[in-house]
Amino acid sequence: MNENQTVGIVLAGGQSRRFGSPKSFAEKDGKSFYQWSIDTLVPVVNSIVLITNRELEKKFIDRGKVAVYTDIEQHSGKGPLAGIYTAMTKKPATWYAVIPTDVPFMDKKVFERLWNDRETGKQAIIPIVNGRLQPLIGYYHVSLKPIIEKLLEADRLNMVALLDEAQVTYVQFEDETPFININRLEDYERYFSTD
Ligand SMILES: Nc1nc2c(ncn2[C@@H]2O[C@H](COP(=O)(O)OP(=O)(O)OP(=O)(O)O)[C@@H](O)[C@H]2O)c(=O)[nH]1
Repeated sequence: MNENQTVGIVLAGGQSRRFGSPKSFAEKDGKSFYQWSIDTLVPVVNSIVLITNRELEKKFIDRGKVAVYTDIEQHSGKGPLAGIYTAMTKKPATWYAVIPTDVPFMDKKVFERLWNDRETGKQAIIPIVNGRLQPLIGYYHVSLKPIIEKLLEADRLNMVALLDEAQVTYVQFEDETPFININRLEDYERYFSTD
């Protein structure tokens, strides 16, 4: 067990139903969204894992030093909680910095601020952006692993269910830009249209 290590978790196992094709591979400035997420985490973590599904696994070719895993069989397809649980199982650490692959404007400064604002005894550090909770971005402590396991087994898959059971530091942000979330093709066209 690496006691003081922070592992970055890139959540990349979604279905992208609203986007219509795997959005991890959409591009901003010629670089894929998942690579933007990796690059955001590099300065703030000790190592990075990318957690995906079996259909997409082979497509993550530019892995660099990033280890790629698929959601553990028992909980595959159960959403972000399954991804976080898988990372905690595959890569022991103290803290996990979580990022999805659909926030191409995310800035490492968000993670730096979250980390600087952490409070003793808390198990998660999560942003609230103009009143909106952003639970897919933030830090989760390894002590949450048994709670996540319990939620997965009960099929309680909402991230808020986890935060309800955790000791959380919430950090307020006003600038929404880093948190812009690309869910639909229309979102992509709005920010990246060339005409
Ligand atoms: N490892 C893993 N990641 C997931 C899973 N579901 C969603 N994610 C990731 O979590 C982030 C947010 O996903 P969403 O946009 O809520 O879901 P999605 O399935 O990608 O998209 P929709 O099908 O349109 O809801 C993305 O980076 C997804 O790749 C999952 O079951 N396992």
